[in-house]
Amino acid sequence: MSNESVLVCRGVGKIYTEAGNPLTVLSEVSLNVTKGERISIIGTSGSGKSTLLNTLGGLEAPSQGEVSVGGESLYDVSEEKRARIRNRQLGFVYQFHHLLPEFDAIENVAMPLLLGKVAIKEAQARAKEMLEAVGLSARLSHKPAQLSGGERQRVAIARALVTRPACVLMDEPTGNLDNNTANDVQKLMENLNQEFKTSFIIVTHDSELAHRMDRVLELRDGGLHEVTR
Ligand SMILES: Nc1ncnc2c1ncn2[C@@H]1O[C@H](COP(=O)(O)OP(=O)(O)OP(=O)(O)O)[C@@H](O)[C@H]1O
Repeated sequence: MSNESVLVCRGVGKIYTEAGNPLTVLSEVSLNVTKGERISIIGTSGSGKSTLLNTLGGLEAPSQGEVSVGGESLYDVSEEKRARIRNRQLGFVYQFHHLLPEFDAIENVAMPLLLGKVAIKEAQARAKEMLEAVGLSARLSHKPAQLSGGERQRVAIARALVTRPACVLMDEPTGNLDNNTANDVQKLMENLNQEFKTSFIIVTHDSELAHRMDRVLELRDGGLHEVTR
């Protein structure tokens, strides 16, 4: 594994205000994700895992500290620049898939490529290939409302991976999937990891999935702690 950093966060803190009182969710979190590294983040409900993932992914500015992706700061830049960095370098799989209801599976998966200025024919071909890889070749023209929960999740996974991002951020990626499909998704992740050196940061309550990663980090009392195995 190379030591090239893909995503780095330093001294990240997040304080929410709740009913006028400060609530510290993250304090001084630092993390260095190298190329091809697979990391899982575990922790009890409410420990701040989603907050951390959103902060790492450019969706939620930290109260303090900095996050950089591919050597570029995520929060010291304009919103436009941040969107470009996210599109080029990151892939996202969140619990609520945010698929566009009026578009079919191929169109949803092709969307990040089109936003990245890939020509439509090539975008559609790559979207189809990725949907086949997640076992959805028979659902290419279905809209989100015509898909099951697990199928929608796989469309979201295909959409996150289609740009071959340097780092994929996943919140409970296999939460709604049966064992076979969860295994397929894990295999796909492993293939991408090996073929393209894609890094993964996965938030999960699934201890088996968590322990398949290179590093397991527990979020506790606002800080990340390495889990020794
Ligand atoms: N926008 C917000 N304003 C105020 N408090 C918030 C906000 N978002 C999250 N919180 C609080 O921050 C804490 C961490 O929430 P977060 O969703 O990051 O936890 P989590 O570890 O992902 O939980 P779960 O495993 O249940 O999904 C919780 O106590 C939550 O109530």
